[in-house]
Amino acid sequence: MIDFDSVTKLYPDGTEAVRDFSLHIPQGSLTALVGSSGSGKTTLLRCINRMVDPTSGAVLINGKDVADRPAVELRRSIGYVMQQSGLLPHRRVIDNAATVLRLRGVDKKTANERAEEVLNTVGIAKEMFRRYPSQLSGGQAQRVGVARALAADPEVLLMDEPFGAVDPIVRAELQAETRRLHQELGTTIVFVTHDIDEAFALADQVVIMKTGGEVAQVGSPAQILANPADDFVAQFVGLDSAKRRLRIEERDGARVVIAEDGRIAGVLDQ
Ligand SMILES: Nc1ncnc2c1ncn2[C@@H]1O[C@H](COP(=O)(O)OP(=O)(O)OP(=O)(O)O)[C@@H](O)[C@H]1O
Repeated sequence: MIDFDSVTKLYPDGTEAVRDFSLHIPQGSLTALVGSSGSGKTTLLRCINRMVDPTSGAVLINGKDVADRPAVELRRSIGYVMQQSGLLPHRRVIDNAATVLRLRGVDKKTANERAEEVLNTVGIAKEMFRRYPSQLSGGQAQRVGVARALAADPEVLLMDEPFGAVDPIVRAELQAETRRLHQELGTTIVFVTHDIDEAFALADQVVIMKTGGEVAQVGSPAQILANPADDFVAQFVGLDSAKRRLRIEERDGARVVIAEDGRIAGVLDQ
């Protein structure tokens, strides 16, 4: 679906944000890019929708180089959710959710119907539709941001620290909603976070980044937990973290991955 092919990004001031980054993101997966501040996560995400152009290398969607697609058309086919919801302050919730469809030339009635549908999907009650963004809580604003991104049925959804600014309880709720939406819609999602627990809770594929855009490890949460590539990953993953949603236990001579609710999420070896 999405392929990074030896992507390097050197900003004009000489900062090398990402070096020779390659990754395959399968159709319908949820991939989390996780790493500390400045490890190049946002840069990589923005290479997908051409908010950033790589200095060398390419990003392909379904085998086609995004550099060959007009940036505006490309961005309208890709949903983007940021930490601060980025909603238009002078537009009502319903109009914010309908923005991309209206930009695509869809008539107001059809766009609003679709906006109502996606607002409903993300759990925004009808009473909120006519409010302005300043009249929403942080969690509600993020939900509207997700609805806006989903309204145009994007082929890809990019999420950049979308729940970074909400409190832990709402954050857990929004994570659960994201999991549910991903299962329901099957959209390919690329999710940036600096929180390894969030990455493990959400993603099928986790990419752990080191400073300078170097990949420390790529794998499923279970693979990374079972076999951290090096000390950096082991420490980053905090194998003994009390918060860990997945943990590994020995059961009848096999190492199994146990999920938060106590059920067996996978068998690592026998
Ligand atoms: N426009 C820019 N010009 C110069 N340097 C930049 C620019 N944007 C980002 N950088 C630098 O590139 C590096 C990677 O930044 P990036 O925002 O991609 O990292 P990140 O992992 O998303 O960080 P954070 O978690 O703090 O958002 C950092 O050193 C950053 O200072």
